Amino acid sequence: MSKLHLAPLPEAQPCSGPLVLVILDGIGLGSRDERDGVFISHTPVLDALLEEPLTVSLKAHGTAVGLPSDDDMGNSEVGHNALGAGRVISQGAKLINEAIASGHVFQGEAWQRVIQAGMDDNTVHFIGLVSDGNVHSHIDQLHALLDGCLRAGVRRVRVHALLDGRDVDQKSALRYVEPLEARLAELSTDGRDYRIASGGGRMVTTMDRYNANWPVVEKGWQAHVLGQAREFPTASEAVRTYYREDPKITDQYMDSFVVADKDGPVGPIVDGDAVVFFNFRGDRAIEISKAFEEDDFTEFDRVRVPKVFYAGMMQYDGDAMIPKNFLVEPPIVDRTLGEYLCGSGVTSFAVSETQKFGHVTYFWNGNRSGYIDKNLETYEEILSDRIAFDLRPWMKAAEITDRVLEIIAEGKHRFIRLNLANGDMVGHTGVEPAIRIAVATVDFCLGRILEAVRQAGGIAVVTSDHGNADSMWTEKKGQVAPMVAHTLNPVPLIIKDYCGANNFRLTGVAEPGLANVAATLCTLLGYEAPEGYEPSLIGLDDQ
Ligand SMILES: O=C(O)[C@H](O)COP(=O)(O)O
Ligand SMILES: [Mn+2]
Ligand SMILES: [Mn+2]
Repeated sequence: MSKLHLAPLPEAQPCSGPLVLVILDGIGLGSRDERDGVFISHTPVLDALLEEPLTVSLKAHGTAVGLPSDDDMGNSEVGHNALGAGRVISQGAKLINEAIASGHVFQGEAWQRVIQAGMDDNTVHFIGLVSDGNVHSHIDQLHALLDGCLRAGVRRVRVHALLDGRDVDQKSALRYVEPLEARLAELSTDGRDYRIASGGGRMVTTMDRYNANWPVVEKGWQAHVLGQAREFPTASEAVRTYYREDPKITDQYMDSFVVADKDGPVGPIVDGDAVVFFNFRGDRAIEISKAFEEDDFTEFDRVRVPKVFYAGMMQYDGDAMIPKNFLVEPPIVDRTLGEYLCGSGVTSFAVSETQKFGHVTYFWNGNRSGYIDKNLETYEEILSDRIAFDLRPWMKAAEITDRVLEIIAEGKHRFIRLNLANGDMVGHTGVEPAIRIAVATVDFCLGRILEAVRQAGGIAVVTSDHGNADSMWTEKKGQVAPMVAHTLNPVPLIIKDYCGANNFRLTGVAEPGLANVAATLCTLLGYEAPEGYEPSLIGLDDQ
């Protein structure tokens, strides 16, 4: 039960229908040309909505969502955090940079225990995503931790390198792996032995999320812990070989590998070692952390469970305490809209498919798992397909929509939120014909939802958490390069009022961003926004 509550807006008239927030994941406002998958797709509903008077474009990247700089694209964690918490909160990426710069990261107990393992002649392992995507991790942070090992006198280090190709260019692994190998070789003097031990593409190795596909984590466990996967003399050789064998392969889907020498795999994880999972973002870090930490683990047969000191770069779930040890305190995302709505007795319903289920629950609630108030809230997950999404670009949008229509018709929930994953998940594949279907699917479903909101006399708010489908490729030196990552583009915020009990007008907030949405939802529900929230984008005109 939440103790926070909202003050009613004295002048607001009640509305009989629900407030429905539709988050079109990965649908940004792009360049409106042939590169822009949102612009070129068939989107009659969205096109008409964008002409509505209560329409604003929102900043959804960089400093507007608590990232270090405006060169950082938005992502689902920071986007949904900002939407659900109504404020700009300094995010993991930024906090870790600060903790490294101040040296704080090396002063905590967790780091001391990590290097202790290294001093005791055991191995310090680092597992994580090797790229500068800055969504789940940043390679510079890994390099800083390696320097920390050097300074502390750690003799044996192994890196388990997950390949990105999703938040960065599709085939950019060598850009990170080769300098990493070079640095590790440089550090391997004076009796030190620092090497890459295993790895694999992030979508098939280790980084599953929301229990969508545990065999992905099992594959990672086999490579990192057991030293079982295809063997190569070096990680860069593994990447080069996979590129050669399948010219269509991209980094995120590259099979797992281990680095082996004449004595076999160079870095299985064994009793007494320390393991740092150096990603800062939680969704794709939780499952592997459980595999290391849980005694009664049943998701797959771990075969051998080494007794290690395990630490995350951050704590990924503060309620479930996953993992128990971590290098940097996560951001505090408190006083979320969900807590205020529960404290004010507002009933709510949240739904998405597996791939985005935690986005509208865990991220929305400030990286907190579970209900705030089970009596007032209902969360529903529609199971995602377990298949490459360019082969099913419609994903579960229709099923989510069907459920939302039922919930609207039932009339029991005042606030309904949903996330349609297609623009993002299919956007990450970079396959243009599939993106067109994904975006058109979302648009079609949006039309059905709007009609239901109209019939119920409610209010629809349509927005997104960041761009993705709005940039499908770029041109570099006359060459077309697929763009699978998120974008720096703004996202729409459209209010479609089918209730009509109040006259809303835009307040003209300068440089609005995702963090303004929560206060806007408060206005639409007839409440004052909580103190400290970024201001509402709308006000009430005298009737
Ligand atoms: O985890 C992923 O799939 C990408 O790195 C980021 O996508 P998301 O922020 O939309 O989840
Ligand atoms: Mn997203
Ligand atoms: Mn994404």
